[in-house]
Amino acid sequence: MKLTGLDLLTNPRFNKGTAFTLQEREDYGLTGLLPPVVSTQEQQMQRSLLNLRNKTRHIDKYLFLTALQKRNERVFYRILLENIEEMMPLVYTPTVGQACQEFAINFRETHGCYISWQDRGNIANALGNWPEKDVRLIVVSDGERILGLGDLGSNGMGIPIGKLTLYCACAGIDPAHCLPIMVDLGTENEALRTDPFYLGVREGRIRGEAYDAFMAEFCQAVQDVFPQALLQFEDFATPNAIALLERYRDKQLCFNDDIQGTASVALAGLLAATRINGKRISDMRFMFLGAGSAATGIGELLVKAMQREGISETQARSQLVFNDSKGLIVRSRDQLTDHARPFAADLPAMDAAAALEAFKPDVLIGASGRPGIITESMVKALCAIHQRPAIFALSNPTANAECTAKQAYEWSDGKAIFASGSPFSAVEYKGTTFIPGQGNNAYIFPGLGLGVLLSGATRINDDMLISAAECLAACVEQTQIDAGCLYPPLTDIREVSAKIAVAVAKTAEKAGYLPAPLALDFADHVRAQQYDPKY
Ligand SMILES: O=C([O-])CC(=O)C(=O)O
Ligand SMILES: [Mg+2]
Repeated sequence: MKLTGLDLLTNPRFNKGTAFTLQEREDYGLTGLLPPVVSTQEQQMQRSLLNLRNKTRHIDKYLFLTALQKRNERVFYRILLENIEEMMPLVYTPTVGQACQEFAINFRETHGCYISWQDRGNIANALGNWPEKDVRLIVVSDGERILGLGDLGSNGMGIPIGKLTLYCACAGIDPAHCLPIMVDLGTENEALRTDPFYLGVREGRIRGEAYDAFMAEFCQAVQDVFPQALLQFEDFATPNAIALLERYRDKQLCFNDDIQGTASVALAGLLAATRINGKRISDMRFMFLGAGSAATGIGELLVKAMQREGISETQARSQLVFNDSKGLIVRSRDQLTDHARPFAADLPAMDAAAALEAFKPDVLIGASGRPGIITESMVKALCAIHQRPAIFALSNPTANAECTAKQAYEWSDGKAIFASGSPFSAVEYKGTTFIPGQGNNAYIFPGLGLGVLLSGATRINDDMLISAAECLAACVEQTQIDAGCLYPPLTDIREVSAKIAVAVAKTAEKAGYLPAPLALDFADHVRAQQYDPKY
């Protein structure tokens, strides 16, 4: 179908706006519909950037960019690609957190699929209404644990949209292949249920067997309607996140980004940290604040990575401890969740501060969603034990980080190796500039997805996540490490993602997940396939 006239001008994928040449205007029935001057794409970008930078509130910048994405996709992505450090915090964390909180009030055009309880029995039909037929990548959320912000119901749709935007910008996946989905099975957020503008189901969440049956129909519908698609679970609350991953990881092409993507990016940061503290992963002890699916997901991948270095699983597990709101998770606890049980410490019950003194970790990892729980006295205690302790404050958005970059550097007198989930600016301390690395899964999932899509891998396993982490860690230049930064600069993200894609595909091949051997020039193929938003 050849689009013409207003249909073309209102189609964000093909619209070039004032950049349509006079010949194109004639060919596509656009004559008279545009001002006479023909712009270049560069001029269009400059115009948009000027407008964007005139706005002061981040949420207004987010809304401007979202509108641009819906008007002219190629200008949008070129702006992202060529200004990635400025744009990432606007289209993703931290601004995407506020965008979700205000999703309903700011709702303009629909994007993606909304599948709710009333669609049960009919989910495949609903998915079939999506206009793109060649969907390869789906990000789905049920909105119950949006970043560290809790249950945002269907307002959480900002997350699947934002994650897919990053796939396109960071890895170069074609936007035509991407589908964001909100499965709306209610919300426990009372404020939302009584908010007159809320657009989701105003009931308590469906739970138990009904939930499982609904998700089973959903996953089957994805396979039926989009048989080639990789399904990414995002921001589900811990019990459902773990159960869905366990149920589907061996049955269909899927992964959970909060569990597996976060684990891989944390492992990458820890591998990079070994270049500073001179240890091996299996030499280190790790204490977690938080015991949700992200925390134990990191724990499980770390155990695998430690075993690869030659220690036993039992030994590896004994080098990890977890804390939740009740303190250290110990074996004598009455109620242990299934995912935390394998990590329960053989120690008496105590609070996190005491656990830190008793366990003497090299690394403190915050994955709790609770801002400020890494305290000055904890950081000082860590520094009394180790020369260069690592502190990862992974909760998102920035305001939910367990401590700030500045606190970590100041409290540790510049000794802490720090990384955070959401971005922090560089910190000047006693004449040294520290660059905090952003240990965000955005470094992993785009490249992982690209590798899976282009290789035709049928499953995602832990070895692929470890390969992605090793590859990411190897991308960090020594100059970055010297500035205390454990991740490569975002400006390299496309090339980093291409490298991760190749590493992941090779590991998938070893696992027997590929339909055919990788071509010798697969690495070139990856780069040639990366989406280019230039006209
Ligand atoms: O979105 C992010 O920045 C990382 C993430 O998956 C989460 O916090 O749930
Ligand atoms: Mg997430």
